Formats: sequence, C-alpha cells, structure tokens
Amino acid sequence: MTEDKVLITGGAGYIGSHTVLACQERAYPVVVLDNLAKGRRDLVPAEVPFYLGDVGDKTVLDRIFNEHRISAVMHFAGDIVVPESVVAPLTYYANNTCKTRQLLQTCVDHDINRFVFSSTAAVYGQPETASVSETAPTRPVNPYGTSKLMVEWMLRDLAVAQDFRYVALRYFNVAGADPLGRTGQSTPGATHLIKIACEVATGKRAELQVFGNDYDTPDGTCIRDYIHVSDLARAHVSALTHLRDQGHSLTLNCGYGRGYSVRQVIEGIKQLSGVDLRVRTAPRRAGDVAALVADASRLKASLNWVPEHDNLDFILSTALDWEERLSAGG
Ligand SMILES: NC(=O)c1ccc[n+]([C@@H]2O[C@H](COP(=O)([O-])OP(=O)(O)OC[C@H]3O[C@@H](n4cnc5c(N)ncnc54)[C@H](O)[C@@H]3O)[C@@H](O)[C@H]2O)c1
Ligand SMILES: O=c1ccn([C@@H]2O[C@H](COP(=O)(O)OP(=O)(O)O[C@H]3O[C@H](CO)[C@@H](O)[C@H](O)[C@H]3O)[C@@H](O)[C@H]2O)c(=O)[nH]1
Repeated sequence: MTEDKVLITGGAGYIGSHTVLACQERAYPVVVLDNLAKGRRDLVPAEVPFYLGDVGDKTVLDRIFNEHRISAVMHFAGDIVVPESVVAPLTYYANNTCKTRQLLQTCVDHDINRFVFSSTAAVYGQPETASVSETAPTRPVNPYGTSKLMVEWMLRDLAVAQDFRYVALRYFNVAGADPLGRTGQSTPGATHLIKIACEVATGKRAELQVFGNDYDTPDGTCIRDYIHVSDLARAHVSALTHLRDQGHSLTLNCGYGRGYSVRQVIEGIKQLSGVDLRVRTAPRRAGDVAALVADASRLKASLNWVPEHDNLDFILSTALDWEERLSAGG
C-alpha cells in the first residue's frame, strides 16, 4: 500500500476503459472493479489491478479498500439503455441507485471522501431550451434518468452531512474511440446512433433506421451534442485533480455546446467509409427529444478543460476505425 490509487468502477466498459487510459497518462494509478456484465477484461491494460465483482457487493469493496490505498472513486458501473429502463425500472433502480448507495456507504466506512460520478443529460428530461445549462429543471422522463438523479441527490446530501466532495458529470452523447485504437465501444446489441451506423458501414447490420424525420429541426431529424470519449475521459481526470486540490463539489454538463442532426451523422459516416449505407425512415422513438445541446461553459470554466477533438468527422472516423478493428477480431 505505497501509493494513492483511484478506484474505477465499470472500468472495463466503454467510457471507463478510456478513463483508465487517461488516468495512466496523467500518472494517476488506478484499480478497476467490473462485473463484466457488459465490459471486456481485455479493454483494461494488463498491469492494472482488476477485480471481477459487483459494485453492490460490500465484501469485494472492503477487499479492494483494504488491499489498496484508495483516495478517490470514479463510478461508471451501471445500466445505460433508456428503453430497457422503461420496461424494467426496478432493475435500473437496483443497479444504478441502490448499489451506488452501497458503494457510498462503503466509501464513508473507509474514509474515502472524493467521488466522481457518471450522470447524464437524461436528468433534464424534455428541456425547455435547446441549449441546457446545469440550472435547468431536472425532470427525467424515464427510469434511467431518475435512477441517476437520485444518486446526484445522495451525493448532494452526503456532502452537506460530512467531509465528502464530489463531481457529478452529466454526459451528453458520448461517441468516438481512443485515437490510438486501444479501446472503443464494444458492447454487443448497442443502441447508440454512431455505433449502429458504424456497424452498418462494416457490414454487421443490414440497415440503419432514422427514428423520425418530422421533428421541428432544420432537416427534421433529432439534434444531439456528440462529445468525443477521450475528451470526456480527460474531463474526469480534471475532476479528480480538482477534488485532490480541495476543490468544492460540482455538477457539470459534458458536451461541446454544438449539435448535429441524425442525417448529418449518417452523411458523415457515408463519406468517411465510402459505403452508401442503407437507411430507412422509421417512426419516432419513444422518449426522444428533438434537440439536446449542452451549455458547457461551466465545465470549461471550473476544470480548465479544453476540448481536443471537437470535430464530428474525427469522432466518426475514430468510431469507424474501432469498428473495423473489432471486425478484424481486435
Ligand atoms: N454512453 C453514453 O452515451 C452515456 C451517456 C450518459 C451517461 N453514461 C453513463 O456512463 C457510465 C458508463 O457508460 P458506458 O457507455 O461506458 O457503458 P458500458 O456498459 O460500456 O460500461 C458500464 C460498465 O459497468 C459494468 N457494470 C454494470 N453494472 C455493474 C455492477 N453492478 N457492478 C460492476 N460492474 C458493473 C459493465 O460490465 C460495464 O463494463 C454509465 O453509468 C452510464 O449511465 C453513458
Ligand atoms: O438506430 C438509431 C439510433 C438512434 N437514432 C437517433 O439518434 C439520436 C441519438 O440517439 P442515441 O445515440 O441512442 O442517443 P440518445 O438517445 O440521445 O441518448 C444518449 O445520450 C443521453 C444523454 O444525452 C444518455 O443519457 C444516454 O445514455 C445515451 O444513450 C436520437 O435522435 C435517436 O432517435 C436513430 O435515428 N437511429
């Protein structure tokens, strides 16, 4: 137990595995806990201590906290599919909310008082304005968003009650892959637009459906704020540094503050891949909002975060590169 380490839950998943790499680049030693329900062990560098277990399991948490000097926790582990949460709300409240409560209790028991949490723009529900700031009302419209908002409330209350500081990062649409090709979105049965478009471009799916072309947007399709996963990972490291340097608790939107339509994304993938994707217009998907773009000024101001990959083509090309790597068995 010679050095302080950061526990990364869900570190074998998409965003967690990029954050492991970002921590290593900034010399933050890490330990990973993942139950591999969705993650892949080989996305975590071999030298990183890896615990196969559940974030709601106090025994494994106690073991980690006793075997390593953990100074902070970054909590990614959770279930992430919005329509699934509508069908199985209790599963989402169990995995995302109740198990996080257990994790927080164990942190408190071990005097670990710095926490970075994966929240989501889904806490806003149907926003009143296309560009959303952190002060906008939080009215989630699905159990996934509610399960995350309840964690934000636990964090807020814990930070009032005792010496405990956190950063809750509300991600907008996370996309792209590590520019060096070390990790990327690998979950089978993914539901995200860019992942699906890449699967069609590489021949893994026959066609792409556009969910609604009659929205009140310039081309009729939904607009989202896509943030490159490596930029997001660096925001997590900045959050860690902020907490290490005695910074106060923060809730921050993570996006670039600029939106692209579904059609623009599809056009981009067509151009980059040279494949004329088969695209079919389908009915609107339940729960989708027309436009969701972050007001990301607070993130930039409070963490000195400067995006490096604020470019849709770069996001799409790294996603496509990773998909090709997966096709080749990587
Ligand atoms: N991907 C996005 O666009 C997005 C947007 C907003 C918020 N988020 C949040 O970011 C976090 C990471 O998302 P992701 O896209 O990397 O998803 P992911 O499914 O790739 O990663 C989640 C990881 O957590 C693990 N896990 C799940 N439940 C666990 C448990 N009970 N115990 C231990 N491990 C468990 C999974 O095996 C997986 O490796 C999630 O909390 C998600 O809600 C993601
Ligand atoms: O096959 C597809 C998949 C998606 N879309 C559309 O593409 C847009 C983006 O959809 P998707 O990539 O599924 O992301 P979102 O539904 O915007 O949700 C993401 O972004 C949220 C935060 O904004 C997170 O909370 C969620 O976890 C994450 O899935 C939406 O308009 C969808 O209707 C399609 O048209 N066809």
